[in-house]
Amino acid sequence: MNLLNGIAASSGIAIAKAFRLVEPNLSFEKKTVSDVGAEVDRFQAAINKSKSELEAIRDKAKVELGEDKAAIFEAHLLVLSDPELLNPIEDNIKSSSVNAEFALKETADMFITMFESMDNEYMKERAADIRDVTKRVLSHLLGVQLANPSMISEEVVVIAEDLTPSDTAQLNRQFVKGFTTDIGGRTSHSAIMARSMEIPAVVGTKSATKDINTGDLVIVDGLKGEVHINPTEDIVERYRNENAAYEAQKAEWAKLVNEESFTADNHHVELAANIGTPQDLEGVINNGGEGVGLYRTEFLYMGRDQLPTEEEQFESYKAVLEGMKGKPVVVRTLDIGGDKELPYLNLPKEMNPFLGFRAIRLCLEEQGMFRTQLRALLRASTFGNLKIMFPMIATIDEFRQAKATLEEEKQKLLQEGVAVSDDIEIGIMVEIPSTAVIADLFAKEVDFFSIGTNDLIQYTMAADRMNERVSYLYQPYNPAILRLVKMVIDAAHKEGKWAGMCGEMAGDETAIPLLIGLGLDEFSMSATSILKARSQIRQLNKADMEKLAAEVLQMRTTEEVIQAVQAATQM
Ligand SMILES: C=C(OP(=O)(O)O)C(=O)O
Ligand SMILES: [Mg+2]
Repeated sequence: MNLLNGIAASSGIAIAKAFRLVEPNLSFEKKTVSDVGAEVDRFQAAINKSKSELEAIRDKAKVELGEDKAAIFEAHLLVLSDPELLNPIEDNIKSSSVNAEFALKETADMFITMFESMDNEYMKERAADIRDVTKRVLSHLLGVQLANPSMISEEVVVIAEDLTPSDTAQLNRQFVKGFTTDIGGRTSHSAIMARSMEIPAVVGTKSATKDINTGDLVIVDGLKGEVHINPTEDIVERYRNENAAYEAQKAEWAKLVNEESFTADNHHVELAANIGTPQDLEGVINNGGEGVGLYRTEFLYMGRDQLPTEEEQFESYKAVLEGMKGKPVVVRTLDIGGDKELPYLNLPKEMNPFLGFRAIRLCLEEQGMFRTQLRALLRASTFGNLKIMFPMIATIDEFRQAKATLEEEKQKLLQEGVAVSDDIEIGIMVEIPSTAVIADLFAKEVDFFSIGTNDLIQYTMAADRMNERVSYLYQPYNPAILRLVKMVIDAAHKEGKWAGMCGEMAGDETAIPLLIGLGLDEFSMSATSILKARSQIRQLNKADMEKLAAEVLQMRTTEEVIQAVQAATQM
């Protein structure tokens, strides 16, 4: 198979050698050993190899990803030197004459179970560390190689079954030229991260990890959703040319970097960016973002083994607010859950994580964690134009509770003599259908809405945003979705509030004409989509788009809507 088709998740073209980021088989059998001394030596050798490997990873992570991301490897090194763990493993080998793999796994599992059952965050984090370290030592005992994304040191295309957001956060932009995965959709978080990191990506190929070996030459066509494996020189040449044409197109869009966003008939909208970390700001500024419409703060909590402190969070929020120099910055409070896991919270596995104990539901229960974030945000509020947004709001009561908690923390800070801005807008994500349906009631209480279509579509259509097999049902232009979007925008305007959209639909070229027609005020998207969107909006006429929107709201199928948009805009 030389060509794989998948979902175009992040535009651009990458041509490089493949690097497989796939978990190796770590299974083994229990064996009786006759020479226990030699077995203990074998175990010691595996520990030493793991140590030197971790030291190298830690040093590299420090330089390339920063001290905080490197801390997790430091914690792993401590586990590898802990006699309380190592001695019982050696005793187990000696007393039961078992192989090192078995003794390691049995003893480690005992500690993991014990620590996880304790009602103590610190011990739960240690359980996660032991689990990771056990895998590494096992890999050395079995003589297989663990994939280490942080050790990539040449230009590659990463091939993986899926990339979790924390894997993605560890990728080094300098070397990772593209990636391709077996599963996932355009709005899975690995795809979103790829767009914010400007890494071309094709997801949902179903078989990339089966068909591609490390070292194969791979072309990732993030514009068409194709992956070429060991292509001929002709194909490589064609892609070099296509890449040059794409770069030229980008240079044309780049001329709009300092312009505001107006339609042809002079209607102004705001084009803002979605970010995951303060490092993404550079991309926002280079792409002419008029604000940050969604700061996904959960990425601050990932790729580490404990919660970020109030001070760490304060520094990140302050950096973003200062960096945006008074332009609006909408910070969303922690939205963990679904495909964004935090292993160190040790939350029980759920049957339906996207419908489970997540985001605001978790924050309202884990008050300590939530209040720390709110304090950090409030303290940072004087450094720019902060707006706070709560995710996954399903009921008015949840919004009231979250707002009351914020108000309590604000009062506490003021009593402590800490300055807090008195001009912070408080809004919600509209990503659950129940909230869209009673947007008129919410609009009386919130300062703004931001429509999270990534989730709103999956919940409305009952189609998992990560599952490529149901991606045909994931229909942004379905009249059902468009009607919900209209209800939210109209409800906001009736109360004199603004409505934005921070789901991927906001940057979609077929959706943009309709959203202009429906009156959306703010479009927040991957920074790399902003200039293209601005160029498109300059060609559109608001009055015409209003007529188009009214027509498509009466249509019955997605296909009819797409055709109508194409006909009206000559796309
Ligand atoms: C922007 C959204 O949030 P996330 O993609 O982080 O779930 C959304 O659901 O549209
Ligand atoms: Mg969401």
